[in-house]
Amino acid sequence: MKNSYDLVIKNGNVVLSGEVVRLDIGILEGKIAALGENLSLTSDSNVIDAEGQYVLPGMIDMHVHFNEPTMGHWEGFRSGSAALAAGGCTTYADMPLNGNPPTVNEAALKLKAEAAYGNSAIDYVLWGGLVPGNLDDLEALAAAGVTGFKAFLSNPGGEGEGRFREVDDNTLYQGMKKIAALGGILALHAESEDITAVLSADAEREGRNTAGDFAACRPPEAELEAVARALLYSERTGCRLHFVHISTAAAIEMIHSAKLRGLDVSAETCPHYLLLNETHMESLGPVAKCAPPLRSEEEREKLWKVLSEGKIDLVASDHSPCPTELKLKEGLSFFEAWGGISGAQSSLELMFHEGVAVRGLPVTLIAKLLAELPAKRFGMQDRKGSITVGLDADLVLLDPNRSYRLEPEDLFYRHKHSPYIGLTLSCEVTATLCRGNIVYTAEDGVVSGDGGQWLQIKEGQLIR
Ligand SMILES: NC(=O)NC(NC(N)=O)C(=O)[O-]
Ligand SMILES: [Zn+2]
Ligand SMILES: [Zn+2]
Repeated sequence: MKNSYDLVIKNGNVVLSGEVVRLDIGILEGKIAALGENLSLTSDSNVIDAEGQYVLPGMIDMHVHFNEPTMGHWEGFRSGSAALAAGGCTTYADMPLNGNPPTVNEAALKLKAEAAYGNSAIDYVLWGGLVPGNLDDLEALAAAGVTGFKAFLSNPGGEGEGRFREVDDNTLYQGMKKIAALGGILALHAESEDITAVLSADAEREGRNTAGDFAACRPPEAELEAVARALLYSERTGCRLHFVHISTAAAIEMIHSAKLRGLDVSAETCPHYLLLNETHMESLGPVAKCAPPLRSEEEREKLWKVLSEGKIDLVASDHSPCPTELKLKEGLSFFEAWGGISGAQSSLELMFHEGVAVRGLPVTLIAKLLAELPAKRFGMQDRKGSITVGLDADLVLLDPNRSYRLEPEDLFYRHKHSPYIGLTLSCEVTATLCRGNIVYTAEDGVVSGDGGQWLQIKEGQLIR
């Protein structure tokens, strides 16, 4: 009997784990049903011809800030997930800030899930938060299916009484003991509050407020000290740890050594630390402001080196959007501007452009960092993260010869600023499929904006 597929992607250069093979992909009921040469078609199969294009596993972006509930005028699930889909992402993880309330208890998680429900183009997981005073909420958050817990060691910014707060050392230590007992994982923003706050107060008092001054208040040592402290707690508590947006090779090396010693830890970096440096912070202004800050050109090169050596676990966007006026208002100093880069839509194209086209790294490494390793680290590997028969048909077509210059009108963000505007990319995402559904094409834009599902995690594994 002839196999029947709902959809066949023909003639693509399929990025498998460790090799690229020219194959057809047969999709049935949202799953990858077959991989083979010249898959036979039936009259009811739809066909996409991927000749000359890469077919990659859809990106899994473990770090975005969509601001619902309440702060959807900064970015909501609709616009944010549309941007991700346009960039080749098929699953993302929403951070427990900067919505209001932050996702630090079960009631707030319910509000977050309600805001997302029916409004996401692609699948998603939700982070809970660890903050001073919510130790007793962690168990219920874990039971409700959060992917893990996020904490800040430095002040996350934002306004208002109920805002997300950084942890003190005791909350961190007790929280990690608890999360370890729950079988969970802690994601950590690792910058020393003591170092950054004192340097920032000095700068303010002395009237130093340029981009360079901002970077000087958040030196690599602030990251290294925070990483070292958290590794110690991980060793003592047994808590699994994921370091978000690491900006220096030295911190990556420290985390890598800890891994070799047997600690269950992982490191993420972001495209902006790989594509941009401190001179962009000065030339572009606050659209390129983030914490940790962009580093020197020398640091950027070192980060590529450790990435090519396989010492980085994953790359995520840390899309932290805001209304453009919070970046560019007349008279706003670099220190006062919102800290966070809008980049969700560009991660895959940036990583392919700079990593593969410019630096000649294997496309399989990019697929590992953007899809396979995040899926494995966060318990999604039985459904997501690689092009394997039986897994969800989460796929992205990328044309390596379709060059374009990124313009504000290309962006699906609610607020169309990004440090990458004006950049000429050597490739373009031409189609994104989530569970076999075409959610985006370069020709038609976002064609399905609401079919995404919340993937709940229990004890480190996907439950549905
Ligand atoms: N409140 C934030 O969204 N902060 C984010 N901002 C950055 N990275 O500049 C982050 O992840 O730390
Ligand atoms: Zn952070
Ligand atoms: Zn973030």
